[in-house]
Amino acid sequence: MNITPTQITQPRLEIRNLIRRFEGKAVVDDVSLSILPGHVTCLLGPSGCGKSTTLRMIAGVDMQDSGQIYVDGQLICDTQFRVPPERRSIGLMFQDFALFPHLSVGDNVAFGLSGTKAEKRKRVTELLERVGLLHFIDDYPHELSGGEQQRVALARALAPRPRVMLMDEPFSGLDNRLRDGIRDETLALLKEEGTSVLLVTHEPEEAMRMADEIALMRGGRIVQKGAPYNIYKSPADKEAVAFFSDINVLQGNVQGALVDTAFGQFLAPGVPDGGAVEIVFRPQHVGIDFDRAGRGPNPTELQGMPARGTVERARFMGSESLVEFRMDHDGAVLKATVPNVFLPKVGTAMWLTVRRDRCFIFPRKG
Ligand SMILES: Nc1ncnc2c1ncn2[C@@H]1O[C@H](COP(=O)(O)OP(=O)(O)OP(=O)(O)O)[C@@H](O)[C@H]1O
Repeated sequence: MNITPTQITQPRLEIRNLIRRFEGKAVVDDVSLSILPGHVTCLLGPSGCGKSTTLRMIAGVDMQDSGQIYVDGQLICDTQFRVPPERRSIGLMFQDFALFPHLSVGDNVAFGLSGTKAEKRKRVTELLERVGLLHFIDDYPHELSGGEQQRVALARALAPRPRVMLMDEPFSGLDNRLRDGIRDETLALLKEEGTSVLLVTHEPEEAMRMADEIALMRGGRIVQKGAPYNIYKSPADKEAVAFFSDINVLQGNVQGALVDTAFGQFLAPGVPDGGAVEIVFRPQHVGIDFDRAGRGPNPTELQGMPARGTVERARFMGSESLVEFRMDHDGAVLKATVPNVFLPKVGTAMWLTVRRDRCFIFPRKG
């Protein structure tokens, strides 16, 4: 078969300007997204931001107030026209994946399949083999572990070859050790099948691990979209930084495109004089040094000026330690993460520096 450039670049799933209101309030507010064949997009956001509602509209179990949904360029739903859920070629996988308890593993996987008995058997065998569970084909779900049941649910969802797979926190019921392996396996299988995936999660690590693209959602809106690396390295605002890690914030005012802080001056190009800004950085970009008779390390171009604080709390976190400092200059608390075990005594005076190339400067909101 010849594949035209349009087929390669045409999104498999596209949603345009979806709006859903409950009691007059838009909980999904003008959301647009498109996903290419074989790609995974993660809808990432805090609880209640509208992720599941978006998924429910695409699945066809809820109806938008406005906006359109397309699969492979074909309209499947707008406010006048609606393809029923079972004819959308969309597979679903939720945390509560609910296999049918009275059906064998094989019959669970065959459930949504059409065709002859032999054709169904072939597809069920192929998928169960692929997820390493063919030997369970005649067993019942309760005889399987949670992770095994999850893999059966994946095989069942993929059996009818859906063009799009919607996954809502599908791994959150699994314990940590199982989760990573099943996540990677699932991803590999979805890519092999060329299925486009929209995965809902509120866990940034999960999104980073699985997504080709992350859509960061807040208050019903998508606030930023991009490859995981780009979202992490160039976050749109303070909240986007905070979604991926603890943050530190310095407050300041701009004069002549410069902000004065205890760590020296920062450039804030494009912000008018008097504009209030926040300088945001992650604890892993804070350097620490010992106090030498009231003096700290020499300033450098990369680290700027050092500022002094005293240790307020130090906790061992596994591969790193988190130390909190009460700063001398304004009494605020700043956090630093340090590799390995570093647990200085409370009250120890130390000097902090900040990696300037890892700071984000945003106009203060509100
Ligand atoms: N049927 C409904 N009637 C009224 N309000 C609803 C309904 N469904 C969802 N909501 C509200 O819409 C908002 C978004 O809910 P949604 O379940 O989409 O959020 P979410 O981002 O998936 O959250 P979570 O991560 O906790 O599942 C919430 O404030 C929720 O209370």
